[in-house]
Amino acid sequence: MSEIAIEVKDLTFRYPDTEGDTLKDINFSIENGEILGIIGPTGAGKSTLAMCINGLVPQVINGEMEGQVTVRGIDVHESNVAAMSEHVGFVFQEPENQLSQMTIEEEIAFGMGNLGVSRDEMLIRIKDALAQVGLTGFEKRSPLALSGGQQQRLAIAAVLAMRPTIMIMDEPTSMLDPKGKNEVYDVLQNLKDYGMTGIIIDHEVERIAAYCDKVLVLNHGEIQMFGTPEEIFTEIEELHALTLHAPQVTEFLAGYNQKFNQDLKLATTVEESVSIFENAYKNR
Ligand SMILES: Nc1ncnc2c1ncn2[C@@H]1O[C@H](COP(=O)(O)OP(=O)(O)OP(=O)(O)O)[C@@H](O)[C@H]1O
Repeated sequence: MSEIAIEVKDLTFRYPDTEGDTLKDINFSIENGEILGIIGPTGAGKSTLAMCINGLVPQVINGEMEGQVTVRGIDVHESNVAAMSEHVGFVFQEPENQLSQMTIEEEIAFGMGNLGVSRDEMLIRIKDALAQVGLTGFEKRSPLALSGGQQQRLAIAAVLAMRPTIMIMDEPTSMLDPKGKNEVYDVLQNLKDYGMTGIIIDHEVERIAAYCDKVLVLNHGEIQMFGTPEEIFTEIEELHALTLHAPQVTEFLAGYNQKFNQDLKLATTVEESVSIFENAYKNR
């Protein structure tokens, strides 16, 4: 049986001096090796929820918290953020803000320095991390001489070198062009293939549908929906009521069914939709 990687129980959180709770009675869990996508309107509390999982909230960013967050059996709030960084890596929206060193290898070594990793071990981890994000051979380059997608991959490599078992990415592709977005999602797929557990916050529902095992929909600090991409993205009316939408291909199939009084299965990826059309029409 798979083990639980992250368990959130009865989590409620309020920032100081704000009216009402930012997160309200949040309960969910994900298993080792699963990738969870979190979607929701602006201000829903997605980043706050992500930061509760590595302890940044409420240990560094203060507020009143109730409930429990457990990461691989560790109660996050009985640990501290530095200790949690060995378990949970965090990648933010803007790659440039996460990079501070002169060369790519120094950038990757920087986080490991804080963990007391030996020099020999650092060299091994730098090599591995660069290979995992497809940046082998770039060791001596300046991080500033990389494209946005490459910078974000470097930020991911720097986190990977700390060997966390869980990776959280908060809108890692929102500043990137389509090529850069694909590069980051390819790295996510690679991490998934290595059995890593991940959480990604993103508005890119096509990619969330294609790469995630589970999807959590947050609205006004509450979980509105939680399930597989297929379970979530076929609930089109519910998504629209939350000002969200399904992948375009799913929206198309729903519109097609309605207009032509059909009941084709609502697929969430292009590949699956093509085979649904193929099967539906090959004998006509
Ligand atoms: N440090 C803070 N102090 C007070 N309120 C905050 C703080 N950080 C966020 N908030 C508020 O908490 C709510 C949730 O913010 P959060 O950034 O978690 O939402 P989000 O879903 O990630 O939004 P977005 O998609 O815009 O990034 C918002 O109303 C925001 O203004």
